[in-house]
Amino acid sequence: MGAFHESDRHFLHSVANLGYCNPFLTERVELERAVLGREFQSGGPVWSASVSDPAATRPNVPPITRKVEAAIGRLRQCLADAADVQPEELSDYAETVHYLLYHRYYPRFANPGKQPLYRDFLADWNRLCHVPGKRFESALPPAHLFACFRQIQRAFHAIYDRIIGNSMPAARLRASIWQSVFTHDMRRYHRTLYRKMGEFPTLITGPSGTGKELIARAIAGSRYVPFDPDRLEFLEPVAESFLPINLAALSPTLIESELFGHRRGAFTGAIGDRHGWLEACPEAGSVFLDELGEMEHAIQVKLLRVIETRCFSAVGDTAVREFHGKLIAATNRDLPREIRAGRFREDLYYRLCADLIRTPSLAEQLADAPEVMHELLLHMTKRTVGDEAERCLPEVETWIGQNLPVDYAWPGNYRELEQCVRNVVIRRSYRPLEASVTAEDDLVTAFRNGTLTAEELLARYAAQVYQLTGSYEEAARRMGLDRRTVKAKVEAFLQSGAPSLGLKS
Ligand SMILES: Nc1ncnc2c1ncn2[C@@H]1O[C@H](COP(=O)(O)OP(=O)(O)OP(=O)(O)O)[C@@H](O)[C@H]1O
Repeated sequence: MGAFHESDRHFLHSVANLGYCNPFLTERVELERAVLGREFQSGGPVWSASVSDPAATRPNVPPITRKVEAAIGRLRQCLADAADVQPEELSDYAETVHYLLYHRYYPRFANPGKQPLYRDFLADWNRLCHVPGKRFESALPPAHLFACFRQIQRAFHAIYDRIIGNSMPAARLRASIWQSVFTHDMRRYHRTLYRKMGEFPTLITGPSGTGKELIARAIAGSRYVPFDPDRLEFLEPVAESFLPINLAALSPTLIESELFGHRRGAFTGAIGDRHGWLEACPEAGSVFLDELGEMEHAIQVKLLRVIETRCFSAVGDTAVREFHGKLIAATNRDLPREIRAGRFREDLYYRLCADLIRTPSLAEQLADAPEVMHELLLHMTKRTVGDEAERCLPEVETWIGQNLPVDYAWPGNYRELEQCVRNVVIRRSYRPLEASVTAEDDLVTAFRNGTLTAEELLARYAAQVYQLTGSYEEAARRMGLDRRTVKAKVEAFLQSGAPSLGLKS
């Protein structure tokens, strides 16, 4: 028995699952097919943004929403009329209403702030979710549902709009970021885990220039922010909730001070009390530790304490303070190897790796789907020259096609690709790091002519040693400098449009 015919039951069950699936996994395609039947439009196996038409709708979403809109009144009536309703029928119906409400309000969620929108939402929720004589055991409160929907919308766009490419490595990356935010079970997340996820740190590893910071920002911008139905507003502004600290760019004292804060007089130069990021971070905020592999042992111990107890003390103070936000860390180092070498604490690694995201290299993505190069170049050209992008793109593509090997590996990944686009747009040339540091004629001529500044010479030499050793640590050891300085010089060399090396034409 039950309230629905078999076909309606199947329809509701598929829509409910569709609303709660990971949109970046291929299972979504099967669910869309199950809902739409013959109306289903096949596209690729994965959802990825079109750079040339970012506003393009995903083809099966409008027909599914229309189909649900058309059926919902009748299905509600079936429930109201039925003497015998199965619990799964009620929960599938409620989740189908959630699906409908999300898509009905989706265009308006983009603009939060004061929310008269919530009143409309609440009226719809009351009308659709209340069926005379029936109780929905697991129904989520409307203000919470509203906050969840806004979160889903933010998370979807933070991931979908920023991780470009229809390759499987890019799709797996999008899916894994989604899981990091919502876990693999979004129903459970909405019931309870949304309160707990801030307590789990996220570790992002992968080669340099593969988007680790981009992902950290996406996760930070996707945190759950409660909605207050009395004041009609969200409780925290999402925009201010990302607090980054680059551990390779600061000295240990500064890192501690940035992170934990300090009391006046705690060290030379501490002329006043200072709140650190951990204290300043709101509950829905995130502290991002970039280049985690560079962290000193003593600070690793303190960080472990923060993760285990959510407590810390400012430098020079004994008072215990609480950290309420989320920790996100990133490194391009092989942490298990660092542990074996005694440079990274094993206990800290195990605390961090429960939620691990690995970023694929650009070469991996291109090996799977070479056509992604066109989308990426358009994306980066747009970021470089805005409206001129369509006109500049052919120039960039032609230059790359004529000057770089077809199988060029892009060792600097997306950052190098972006650098290449900028160089070609500005100078109509780009020389990869390897070619630049081996351009001995240029160097010798510049050296003989005395046209190099000391900075340029040092940056050029740092790039040469880094190229030879493949490691900032080893380059730093050979040059008698610290790692941060070497990295800064190599980056300066790359950004200088490397090939000219100060030569005056
Ligand atoms: N999947 C991607 N799609 C499009 N652009 C990307 C992608 N990944 C990275 N980028 C772009 O590449 C540049 C470098 O990214 P990001 O700084 O996040 O890399 P990273 O892995 O943190 O680098 P590092 O390890 O050197 O700190 C940024 O401009 C970013 O927008």
